[in-house]
Amino acid sequence: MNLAIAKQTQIDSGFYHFINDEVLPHTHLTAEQFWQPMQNLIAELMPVNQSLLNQRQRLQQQIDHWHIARKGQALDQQQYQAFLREIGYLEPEVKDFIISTEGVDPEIATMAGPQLVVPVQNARFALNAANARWGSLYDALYGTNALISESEEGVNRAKQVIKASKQWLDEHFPLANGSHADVASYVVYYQHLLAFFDDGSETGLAKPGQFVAFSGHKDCPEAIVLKHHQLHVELCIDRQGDAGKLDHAAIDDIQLEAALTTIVDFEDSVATVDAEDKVMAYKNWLGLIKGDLTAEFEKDGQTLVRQLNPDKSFRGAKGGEYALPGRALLMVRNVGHLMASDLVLQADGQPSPEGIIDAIVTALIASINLDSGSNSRCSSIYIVKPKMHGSQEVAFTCLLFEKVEQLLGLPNGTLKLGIMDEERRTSMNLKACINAAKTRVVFINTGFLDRTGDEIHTSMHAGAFVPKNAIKQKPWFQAYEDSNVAVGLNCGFAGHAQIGKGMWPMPDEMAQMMAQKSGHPKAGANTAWVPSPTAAVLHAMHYHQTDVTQVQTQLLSHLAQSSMSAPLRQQMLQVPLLGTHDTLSEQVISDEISNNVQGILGYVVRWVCLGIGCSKVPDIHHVGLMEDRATLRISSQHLANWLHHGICSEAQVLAAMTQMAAVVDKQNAATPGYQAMTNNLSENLAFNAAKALIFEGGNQPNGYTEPLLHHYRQLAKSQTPEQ
Ligand SMILES: CC(=O)SCCNC(=O)CCNC(=O)[C@H](O)C(C)(C)COP(=O)(O)OP(=O)(O)OC[C@H]1O[C@@H](n2cnc3c(N)ncnc32)[C@H](O)[C@@H]1OP(=O)(O)O
Ligand SMILES: O=CC(=O)O
Ligand SMILES: [Mg+2]
Repeated sequence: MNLAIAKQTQIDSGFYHFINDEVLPHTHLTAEQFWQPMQNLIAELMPVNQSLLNQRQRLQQQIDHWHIARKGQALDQQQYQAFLREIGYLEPEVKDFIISTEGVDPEIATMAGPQLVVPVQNARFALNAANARWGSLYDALYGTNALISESEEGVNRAKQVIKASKQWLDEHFPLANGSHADVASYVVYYQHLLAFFDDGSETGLAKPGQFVAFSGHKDCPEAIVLKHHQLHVELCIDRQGDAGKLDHAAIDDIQLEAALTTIVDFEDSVATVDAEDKVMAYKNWLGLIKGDLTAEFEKDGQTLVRQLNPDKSFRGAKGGEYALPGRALLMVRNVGHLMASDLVLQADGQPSPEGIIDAIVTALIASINLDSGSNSRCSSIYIVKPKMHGSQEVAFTCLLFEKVEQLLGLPNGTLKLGIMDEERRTSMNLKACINAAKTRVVFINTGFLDRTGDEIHTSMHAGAFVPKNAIKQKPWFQAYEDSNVAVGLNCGFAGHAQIGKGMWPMPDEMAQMMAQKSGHPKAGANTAWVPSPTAAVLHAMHYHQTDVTQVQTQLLSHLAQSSMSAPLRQQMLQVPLLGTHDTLSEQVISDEISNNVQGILGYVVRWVCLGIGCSKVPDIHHVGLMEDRATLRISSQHLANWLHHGICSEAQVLAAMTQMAAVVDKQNAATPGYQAMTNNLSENLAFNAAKALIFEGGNQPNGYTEPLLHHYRQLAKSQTPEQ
């Protein structure tokens, strides 16, 4: 049911009651002060939003025509760049400037550490993600293949974990003499930490200042807090604990400060297709902000209730209380400019831009308790905006934020902006994009998944792309990563904002993650995305290994003054196409199709039929991959490209889909509520959604998956309303 609130628009009744009953009472706004101004703001900005979308479409058409007219010819970089400049795809160069965002929390401005992302729809995960500020090193090493071989089990494994952890302590918190492995007990002596060995000898830390706090008795502390590269580490001491019993010094656990920030995601990882879904998502955000969200669930035969962790309190080494945040600083990712929502219908029945509604509602909710410091200690609201194309779209987001602040009565500049550098037009014009947000920007972040999807869609007509895994090996990719860091540093991000790297998409492959993600801080990034709290703990180790402040200082001293050097620009515009002499074997083509199709079906079936926006789906080599809308965009665009250029045929893809549907059904056999696709392939909504994503992929706006996913999920919901 929709309620006519004003002459012009209709508000979904569930949304209306949620805002009036559950949100507004916690703010200083009345219903009258909220609804009419909200509708006015939507009415004012909706045409601007639409004109930006039209501009995307115009540019894409011009690019398509340019490639079609040069079919079969090698891409002439000079001509190509001139053309992109002429149509406004490449924007004029911006003079050097420095960002001036104020009131940014240290977790973003000055500290370096992991950034966890979590789908907002899943309360259990969302609570876990907020609590992932701290995580157990012992659990992370015991439960994964990060450092300890999978062949070690039981007590042996536990001993290996303790040994590896002590080595890690020796590396980053060395003793003046000896090893943590040989310590029999730790005591606090005046302001110092002392470690005693079996023979009665003692030593201190090589850098005594690393000891910052403790709890319990000085002679027999329960917790010892150390600090390195601004990150805290807590040694938890308990002679009766499971691990404490096995350890000479009775260290029962080592807790690492891990996810400094968590992005609560309303975008790539969720399936929210109507007002009902959106209200549920906003409710979880509200619970996180108010601090009263809970989740009850069964695990290992027990009923557990999860809630937010409190802050931590210790005694400072130098006296007084030593307080530390117990939870990650929460940011919220809104949807982009593309989609529209039935939360608010226009007079003609058209849905309203979802990005505008998201900005208003997520900020309204985040404004609750804003000055209490329960989330931001700087009274800031951090909104991550995805999928923006070029600086005009960034400027539009800033205008939206300014208007939202006025609507909510918040000081100008409260809403901070995280710019996802995940569309090609943003990468190519990153400096101009940052300039458009220079008083609000708090991060730029390479989102390599969407960015790869956009790489394919933008140049759909330029030729056939190399196989999916080879795309990242081509020069454009490293140039994109390097340019992002260089531009950020040039614009004064060091010490003020985040330069972030993308998601680790193999949630179970932690040994590989340890090897590869160590490169992120080394490349000058002060944060990078991880898919789970465990991955956050492990990735935190990389920020002890590398001093990002030092790396950024070194990089800055080598950087050319220009925002993006000509070679980087040139490399970024090299489209990763198959060369005229490159041939792919039938096997390579068939494996590529099967792999893409399996990923698409495995993800889409859970999205469309179960409303799950992020899943772990095994690839054809049985490696579980994090699949979300952005990985789907890559797979579907890649197949669309190969079909378009005749690398494979429709019949081949359909045959692979039929075969993989059976595989995916088997993989999901134990999933509650799952209905096998193979029961009726031709009528199955997920199967048809997957077909549409592939066969109509070339015509989707910028290759996005949302329009088709939403359509099929809405159909599925209408057929089984109880889902
Ligand atoms: C392109 C992009 O936009 S990337 C950003 C969007 N992607 C994401 O946000 C990915 C978030 N991650 C996830 O959703 C999950 O980790 C998946 C789906 C990838 C993998 O899930 P699984 O490995 O199947 O996790 P599983 O269900 O076994 O859960 C394991 C434990 O990890 C926790 N966990 C997993 N991921 C997260 C997370 N992102 N945040 C918090 N907790 C998490 C679960 O809560 C669970 O712990 P619990 O039992 O104590 O509650
Ligand atoms: O949003 C992240 C991405 O990689 O896409
Ligand atoms: Mg993305």
